[in-house]
Amino acid sequence: MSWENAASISTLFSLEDITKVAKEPRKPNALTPVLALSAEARSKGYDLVCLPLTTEKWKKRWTEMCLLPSGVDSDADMAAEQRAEAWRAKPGFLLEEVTYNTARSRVGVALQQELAYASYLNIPTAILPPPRSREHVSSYARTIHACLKSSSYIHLSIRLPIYNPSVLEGRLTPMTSPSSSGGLLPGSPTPSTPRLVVPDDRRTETTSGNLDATWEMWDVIRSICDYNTRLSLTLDLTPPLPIKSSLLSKWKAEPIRHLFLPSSTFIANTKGYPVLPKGTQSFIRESMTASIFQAAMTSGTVENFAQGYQDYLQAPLQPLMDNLQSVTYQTFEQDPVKYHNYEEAIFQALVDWPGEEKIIMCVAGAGRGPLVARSLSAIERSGRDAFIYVVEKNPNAYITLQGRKEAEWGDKVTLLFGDMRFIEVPEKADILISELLGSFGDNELSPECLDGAMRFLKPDGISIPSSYTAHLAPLSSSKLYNEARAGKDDKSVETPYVVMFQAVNILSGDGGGTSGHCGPQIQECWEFEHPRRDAVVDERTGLPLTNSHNARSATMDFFIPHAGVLHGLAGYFEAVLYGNIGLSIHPHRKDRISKDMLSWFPLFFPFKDPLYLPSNSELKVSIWRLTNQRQVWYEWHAEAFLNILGAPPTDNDVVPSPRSASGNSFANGGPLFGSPVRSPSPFVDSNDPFDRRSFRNESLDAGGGSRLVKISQTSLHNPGGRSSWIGL
Ligand SMILES: C[S@@+](CC[C@H](N)C(=O)[O-])C[C@H]1O[C@@H](n2cnc3c(N)ncnc32)[C@H](O)[C@@H]1O
Repeated sequence: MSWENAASISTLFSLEDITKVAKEPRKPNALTPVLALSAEARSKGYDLVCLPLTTEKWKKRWTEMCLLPSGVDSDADMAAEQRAEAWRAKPGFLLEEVTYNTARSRVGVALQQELAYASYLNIPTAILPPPRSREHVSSYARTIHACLKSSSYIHLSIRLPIYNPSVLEGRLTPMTSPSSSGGLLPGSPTPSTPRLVVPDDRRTETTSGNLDATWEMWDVIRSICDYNTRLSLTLDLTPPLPIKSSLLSKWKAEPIRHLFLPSSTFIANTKGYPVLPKGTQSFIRESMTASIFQAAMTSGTVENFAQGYQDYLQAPLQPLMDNLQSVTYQTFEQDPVKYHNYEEAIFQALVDWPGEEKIIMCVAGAGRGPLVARSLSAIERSGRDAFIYVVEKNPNAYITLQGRKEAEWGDKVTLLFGDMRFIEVPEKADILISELLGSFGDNELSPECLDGAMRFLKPDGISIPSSYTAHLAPLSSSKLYNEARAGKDDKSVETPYVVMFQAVNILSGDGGGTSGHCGPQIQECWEFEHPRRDAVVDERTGLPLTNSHNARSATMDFFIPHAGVLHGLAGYFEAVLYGNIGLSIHPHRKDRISKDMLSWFPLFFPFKDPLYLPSNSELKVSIWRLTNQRQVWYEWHAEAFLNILGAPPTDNDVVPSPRSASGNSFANGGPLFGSPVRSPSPFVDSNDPFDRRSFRNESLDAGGGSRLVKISQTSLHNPGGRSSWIGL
């Protein structure tokens, strides 16, 4: 949910309120009724006012002109039609038809006329009532789209109830609009008796489709309006809300600009004061991401550090190809957790190193030297005799390193300027320390750089980190979707971005899904281990002959419990530094492994086009890490499946890949079973017969005579690295 600024409180005036003030005796030159009400609201502390734009007189004229002919009096019908034609030719209001006086295609004309007048008055946002029913949504959306096209500034916000409350009574009612004073949707329980029984998501599975109904309407409207950035939601919280339900979390990914809280939403507490029902309170708290606000105010938290970066797309660093700026190093160095964990890992490795001889260490890619300082501190704490070689290829950072050697480190270290893939180091190291990790683990080319550094690590030496894994989950976020395509060409929607997620909803759930084959909510793609033993190296240079051993691919099946729109994939990493000391940005594990670590935000792999996923569907995500001699890049793709009860098998049905729930990764030559199954790739799979098993055409009995049927797919993103790659 995107709250650009702190929330503002607005009050709503009905036509009756305005009429009442209009009838009161006024002095000449006194404020108009609307201005008088607005001044009064401001004096009471409201930031904004909401009010209807037109009066009953306009409604009456419009009804007479535009509603279907009476069929009784043909002369009157003809006259009305003539008046309507005249109005359509020159649409406009009469003075007494608007409050603010300083059906068919006709609906569109009327709305456009109202919006033109609102724009003229410089009204920033028009809040529009919901469509009358599900049947009318596409016509409604088409009209909204036309209005957005014909105006250039005004924002439109669609008022929709968070769900259609009639589902709780076992019947569906049309989505008629609440009265201007904030009446309930027909069929909804009164808010003063919030007896919503939505105990947990499992029990609501059968009704979740119905609970999704208003979100589905929103999805049609914003899709027809092509995700226009001037279109937002006013979420009507009149229906009472469950205390906690992931059914409502889908709204988190939507552009909610306003919450609609009519006075009828409030109930009396035991002392007789009006309060909101508990579920509504917690929804508002969560939707305003109160915890984020709170964390943002607390120094040392990721949220505090990341202020202003929420949902902002950043191109990932290319520390191998580019030389980082001092200010970028400075930002890394503010992270106490990363360096603390590194020091602990180095300390443990020193303590565990056998024998009494001097331990040779190497910090490869030292930047401005924080890991050198931490290594020296770990050496001192461990009481071991050790010496450090320091390698860095950034000539500017190397100046800082020289300064630190002179001022702080003296002859405890030797500095070596150059690229770790080619540089000669005088002695082989027992312990190699590096930090070349990206948000997806391997996306800043740590595997390739460390391949080169293996030349100067003893065969029984330790690498810190010893391994790292990449993880993915499907996500929904209209904000990120719009940000990614703002670039206007294919490149921007085929580029992975570093993003501090905020208005994002992870679509997958835990559990095997309807087929029983799905993995957990966030799944592991692959792993890199160091020192690696599988690369074939050139005897003369000690370097791998090709980079093909660093190609990877994975296919993962995700269960999608609630309907949603897929906009991209969330990427995370986890690294084992040494023993049980690690670094993690995996949402479920980061707090246990490296709480409050600031250095990495997740990676976002966008999809060009949104993919609608129904409730209880399954999503097969394929991702590849591919490489040639100069570049590394990712390609990604997704397919959606639905469990169809009793449907006959067809040739096109695809079997979901068998996989382990633990999501172990594979390395070339690694275990095949209990690993993500590789997808076909021109580079990786050509000689691997195992892969074909997951792509044979056959139907899968998902139990009870039901089978998975493919319903849609995305295109293959970034084929051949045409839009984004990392330079070697
Ligand atoms: C992410 S920074 C980490 C810097 C520092 N170790 C820290 O933790 O603050 C990675 C550093 O490795 C350096 N680097 C990347 N690839 C390298 C290579 N092939 N050879 C030498 N240095 C490299 C970069 O210039 C950069 O200074």
